Amino acid sequence: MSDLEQPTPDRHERFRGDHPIVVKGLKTQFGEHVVHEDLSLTVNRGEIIGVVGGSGTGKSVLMRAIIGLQTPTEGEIEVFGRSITRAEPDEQIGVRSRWGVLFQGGALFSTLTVGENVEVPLKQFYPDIDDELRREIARYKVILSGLPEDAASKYPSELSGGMKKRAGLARALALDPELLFLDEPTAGLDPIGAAKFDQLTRELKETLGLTVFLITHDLDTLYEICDRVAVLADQKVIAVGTIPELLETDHPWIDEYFNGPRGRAAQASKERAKYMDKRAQDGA
Ligand SMILES: Nc1ncnc2c1ncn2[C@@H]1O[C@H](COP(=O)(O)OP(=O)(O)OP(=O)(O)O)[C@@H](O)[C@H]1O
Repeated sequence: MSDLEQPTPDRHERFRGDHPIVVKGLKTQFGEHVVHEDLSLTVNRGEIIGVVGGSGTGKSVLMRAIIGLQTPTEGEIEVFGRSITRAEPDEQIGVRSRWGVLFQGGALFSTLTVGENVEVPLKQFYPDIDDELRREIARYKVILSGLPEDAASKYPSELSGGMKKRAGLARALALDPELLFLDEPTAGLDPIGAAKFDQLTRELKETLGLTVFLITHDLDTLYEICDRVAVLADQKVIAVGTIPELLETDHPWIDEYFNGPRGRAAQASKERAKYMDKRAQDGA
């Protein structure tokens, strides 16, 4: 077989199926503490799915299970149509290069500059790229994440909270992922910074054709950018759908969450923004 006829390695394929993430009958536990029991969730390609639930309901653990960092006790997880739970180490590497993760707090290496942080996954998955090209790709990802170009040479300690999140995002985008995991990306940001980060997430999703798994407590984020929302409670995903669909369920947690004072404020703000957009379009 000539070089040209070699099959394309996994990491270069793009997923064409409808559901890049499928979780079925998941059980996770730490000792006696069962976090998830018979949890199922299907994520649609190209959507931003918001994952909500009270503190400690297992949102981050679910994300860690999907990306292979937490071994389930029972159940099956498929990403891009392949089992994560039963994948051989070689297969896992191929799949891992196709997602990017922004962990809570950014998880940047403090002794590396922002640019060097972005270079880490590039070095890991593409060790043969020469230094100059790798630096160039990292610089591009820094700009793509809305940071000024000179941020690439700064250390995380020199950045504001919002800039750190963007630096973490730049690293998550390093490998041109198809799937982006964001764990509470707007936590700790002021409302303007949070709104800008939301807008950036939406723009990146549209321009790069991403599917986004977004854990959040931020009701504005849910209203502004999520296509669907999955609600974790009672060790399961108790409901998944658009916000209007969720409002039709009669689960007390969902009702309190979306119809409580903060939920109503977020909804009112969304409606106000829509009204102002319409006025602007009508030339009022
Ligand atoms: N490595 C671990 N060892 C033991 N228990 C853990 C571990 N990681 C998570 N847990 C427990 O699992 C439960 C779910 O944790 P998780 O971090 O997923 O919650 P969460 O829904 O993301 O919460 P929050 O909204 O507060 O971030 C918690 O009770 C937590 O203490």
